[in-house]
Amino acid sequence: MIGTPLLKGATKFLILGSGELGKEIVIEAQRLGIECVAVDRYQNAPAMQVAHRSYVINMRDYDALFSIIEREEPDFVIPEIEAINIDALLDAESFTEVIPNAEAVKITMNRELLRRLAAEKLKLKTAKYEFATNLEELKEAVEKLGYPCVVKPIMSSSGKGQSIIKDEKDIEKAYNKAKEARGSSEKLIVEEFIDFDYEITLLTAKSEDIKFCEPIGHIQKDGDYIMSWQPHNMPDELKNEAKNIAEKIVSALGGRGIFGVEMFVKNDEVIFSEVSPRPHDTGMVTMITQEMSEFEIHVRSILTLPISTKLLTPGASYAIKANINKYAPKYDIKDALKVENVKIRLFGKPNATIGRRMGVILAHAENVDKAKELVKKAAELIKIC
Ligand SMILES: Nc1ncnc2c1ncn2[C@@H]1O[C@H](COP(=O)(O)OP(=O)(O)OP(=O)(O)O)[C@@H](O)[C@H]1O
Ligand SMILES: NCC(=O)N[C@@H]1O[C@H](COP(=O)([O-])[O-])[C@@H](O)[C@H]1O
Ligand SMILES: [Mg+2]
Repeated sequence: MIGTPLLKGATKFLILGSGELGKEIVIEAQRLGIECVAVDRYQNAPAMQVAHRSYVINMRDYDALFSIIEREEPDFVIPEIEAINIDALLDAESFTEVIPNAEAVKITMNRELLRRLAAEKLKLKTAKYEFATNLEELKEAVEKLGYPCVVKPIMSSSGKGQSIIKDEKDIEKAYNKAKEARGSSEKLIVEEFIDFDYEITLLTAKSEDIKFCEPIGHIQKDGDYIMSWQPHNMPDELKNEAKNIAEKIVSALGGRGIFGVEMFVKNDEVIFSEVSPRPHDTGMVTMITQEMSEFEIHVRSILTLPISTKLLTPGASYAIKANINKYAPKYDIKDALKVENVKIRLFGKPNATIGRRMGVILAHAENVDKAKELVKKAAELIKIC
């Protein structure tokens, strides 16, 4: 049963993190008459612009976060980013439901806890890894793993604070970069560099049962997504192996919602990388390819409503990144929209900084190669000033 927003008995979502992914979650929830409250660290974040109400707080602060959850008494608390005070979520579970559940959020926001679960408990194949809390330990970890290797803060996203160490002189630079990242870097993970053939996100919907979307292929630069496409064609055995891995990790995490299970494929091996207990940036392509986007699937899974993971057409997505630092930027998208089958979403972030994701280009086509061509062509025609 769904109530009426803003009135007694409303069904209420509290979304923690109000970026582009949260914005689409809110839009889908609004379509079903859900009352939406958006939270983030800055004013007029994308999801706040489409929610009923919003709060600007430091979400890593227990008191600030817990008092908002207490005050709002939402039916569902929906984390949208990693950097959230986990104790507030654990405590809030006594009177509300956290999606997928506070323990799963805790594990997936922390690369060490996730490795303990995925590699050590579930025995999933992952890149070899070590942890370090200071420069000395980082040097030792790199020595054990060899070159090249990848360093990441224990908690971060979109590649923030991540670097590849190719030789000894990169170590200190990588250490400083990781330490400066948003999120949490009191500990670092060092991973063996996997020279993969390709990488995929397998969107996995967990509600009353588990359903898989078609694999999404993607290209990342400096740990951040540039382009994705769906379906990513791969041999049936590897696809089944990817589904097995996704089913194992998602079942171990529990709860409901969509999960983005990231995997590398090298030769005939599927290697687990990480999992987001929420829609995934590379999954924005589903806004044009699937009968239900990953956001609609997330909302419906939360509400235990029927879902479909059906692919309607091949498609691609391409991130629109700012090439200037500018408050209240303007976008010229007219020429880009002349490219056939192209749609554009601008997130409306108030502040552009170089490299920040400000929008996304989507295109459908008869095959993924054509769709990739279309989004790349449109990307060249967008001007931000
Ligand atoms: N061990 C590795 N070997 C090779 N490439 C890697 C490795 N780890 C990460 N990468 C590359 O960096 C990208 C981002 O890594 P990862 O997903 O761990 O970072 P993240 O900050 O959590 O990103 P996001 O929040 O976007 O998922 C991967 O998709 C992959 O392209
Ligand atoms: N890979 C995770 C990811 O894409 N997360 C998305 O980016 C936003 C932060 O953007 P910002 O850094 O530009 O504020 C988050 O709120 C989320 O929507
Ligand atoms: Mg990732």
